[in-house]
Amino acid sequence: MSGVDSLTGAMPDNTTSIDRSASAGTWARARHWASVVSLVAGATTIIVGLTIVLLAESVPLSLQYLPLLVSVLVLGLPHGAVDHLVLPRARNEGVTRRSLAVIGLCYLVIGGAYAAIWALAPAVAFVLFILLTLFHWGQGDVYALVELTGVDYLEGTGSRVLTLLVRGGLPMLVPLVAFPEQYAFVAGTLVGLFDPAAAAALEPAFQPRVRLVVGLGFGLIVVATLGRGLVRSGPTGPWLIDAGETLGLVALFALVPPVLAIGLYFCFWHSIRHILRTMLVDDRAMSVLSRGGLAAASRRFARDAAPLTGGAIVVLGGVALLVPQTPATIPDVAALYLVTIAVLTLPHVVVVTALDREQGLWFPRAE
Ligand SMILES: CC1=C(/C=C/C(C)=C/C=C/C(C)=C/C=O)C(C)(C)CCC1
Ligand SMILES: [Fe+2]
Repeated sequence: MSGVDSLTGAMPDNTTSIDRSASAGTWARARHWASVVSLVAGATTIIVGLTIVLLAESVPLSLQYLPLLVSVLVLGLPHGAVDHLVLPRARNEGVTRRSLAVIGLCYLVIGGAYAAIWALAPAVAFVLFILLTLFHWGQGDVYALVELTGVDYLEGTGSRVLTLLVRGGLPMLVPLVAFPEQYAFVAGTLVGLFDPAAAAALEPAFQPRVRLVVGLGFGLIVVATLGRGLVRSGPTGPWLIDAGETLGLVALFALVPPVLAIGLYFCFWHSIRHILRTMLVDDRAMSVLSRGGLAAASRRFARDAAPLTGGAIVVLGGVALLVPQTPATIPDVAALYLVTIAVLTLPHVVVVTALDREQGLWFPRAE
């Protein structure tokens, strides 16, 4: 609704200092609720993933794909479908035709260019996708640690970059070390949609020596990053949450088959945290959240996200027409979906990075 309201100029004016100070308590309560929800959802993600592998001897591949496929409509695709609203809301500005056109153009040009790379050089596009996801999921967790968990040891850009590498590296690098065959299989399904022969170029990445180097190097970064936090702040609550989440994610991605682990993570970790973030920049969602109205805030989010979730599904149809191979199996359909996510994620990252900047997450903003 707010998009429509603000298009007509009926955005509530909350830019006065009086309103801001009046809403400080509201914001703190909303932030508290958001931190509880993200913590509970995160713990659930890890516990559910580990419990499944503990109880089931082996999980059929089609079931492993289930959370990923569910994410088309639930949490996953919708989490990015309010990109046209978050920046104006964070800036206390109205959503205007111009602001909508800027985001639309960003999606069209940047997403279109990346789609062309998929068509022309799919193996290169796949490597870019892994790096892009590492960056994006890492930046999402840096936000959560700073704003929701309230860590006090990520003071400068350097420590935040390290933490970004840790949190983004967990879902992208640990499965490469622990499940190389499945990683190669999924890579092959994505690249193979465009050119089945091109996947061979990725083979060196799955060699034991490369995985050993990645495992040792990344392990070192994880230990150094957590160690630095411990030295700076001691074993405080926020540090224990950071360490617990990090080790929990190591276990999730080292023990749970990656298609399942990433499907669970995408919905219940990354998307939920980002959705909470979008609620905190939305005055009305924030106000209901501050009173514990998670259901009402979620309904408002769902309404806001519905139109462009539909738009993203249209893009999925477009990608299906673009690929030379007709997907015939669940892994192939999922590959098509993942390529669509890739194309939509690059402009999404531009929006989220602008939001990071707006919220002073990386460099203090020049006034
Ligand atoms: C499924 C899967 C993989 C890749 C998933 C990726 C890259 C997902 C990206 C999702 C994004 C960017 C969502 C938006 O926030 C790997 C790592 C090849 C391992 C095998 C399983
Ligand atoms: Fe995202």
